[in-house]
Amino acid sequence: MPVSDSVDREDVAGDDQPADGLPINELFYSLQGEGTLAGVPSVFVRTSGCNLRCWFCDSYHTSWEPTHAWLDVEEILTEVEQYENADHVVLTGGEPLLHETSVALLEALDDRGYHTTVETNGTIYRDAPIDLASVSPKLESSTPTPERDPKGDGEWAARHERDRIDLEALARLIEDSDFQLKFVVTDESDMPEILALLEDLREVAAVPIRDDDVLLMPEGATRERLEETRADVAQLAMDHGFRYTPRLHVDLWNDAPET
Ligand SMILES: C[S@@+](CC[C@H](N)C(=O)[O-])C[C@H]1O[C@@H](n2cnc3c(N)ncnc32)[C@H](O)[C@@H]1O
Ligand SMILES: Nc1nc2[nH]cc(C(=O)O)c2c(=O)[nH]1
Ligand code: SF4
Ligand SMILES: [Mg+2]
Repeated sequence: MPVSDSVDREDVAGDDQPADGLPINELFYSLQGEGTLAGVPSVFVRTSGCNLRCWFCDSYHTSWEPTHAWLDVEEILTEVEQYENADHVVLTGGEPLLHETSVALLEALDDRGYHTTVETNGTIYRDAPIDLASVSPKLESSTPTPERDPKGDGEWAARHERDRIDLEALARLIEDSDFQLKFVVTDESDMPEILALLEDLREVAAVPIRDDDVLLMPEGATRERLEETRADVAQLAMDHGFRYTPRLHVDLWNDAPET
């Protein structure tokens, strides 16, 4: 659906937010590109707006410069149902759990028998029917320092750094649903933080976290960049006994929108 052809440039926190609406950046049919369900045909519903600002964000128009059309839950369901072969829906963003209406959407999708995956940065917990919580906690290497800021001079760095990890929200998300913990990795300098976070989370969460629930995903929004990161990240997965996840959609379609 060409939502991105008709986007508004309102602020997602603006007053004109419809009660039953979600700011939708794009809605499309593709193959799940990441994680344990990679390769599964899925409808992607991408909300706009994020509470973080990763310097590498591959969805720039949901975070750094959010654009969207407002669709209510019924309109989203109508679009999703047009893809008759899809049994899976991926709710992503931006940060989809910023929006309370995401819960109503997930409930409606669950009622209709869809398998739902939520792609989330793990900083916000909501009580919703989620079949797979695909949680991607953000590491220090994601922080938009002045040198890495794609837009300004590091204005978001302190807020990003303050908010990127919430152990309680992470624990509740993984206790409530099947889950995967999907870390964006560039090189081995990311590993000590991943290991320390896992140790802390294993202490507070009431469910076990197996090593194969932990996924290392190479940083890269383009084929060119993935070429630089993926072999090292694959080796790190082997060294630590974690799972490697490809970015199948980038291999197939590079950085094209609606893929
Ligand atoms: C755009 S985010 C939206 C969901 C949520 N805000 C989050 O970060 O998990 C979707 C997925 O893309 C990942 N991602 C974003 N930019 C990336 C990049 N440059 N390389 C690899 N993964 C990236 C995120 O870590 C997350 O798993
Ligand atoms: N094909 C495809 N698979 C994906 N898995 C997670 C995605 C996301 O942006 O959350 C994504 C995406 O943008 N495209
Ligand atoms: S948390 Fe997700 S959507 Fe937000 S800036 Fe980071 S990668 Fe982008
Ligand atoms: Mg993506």
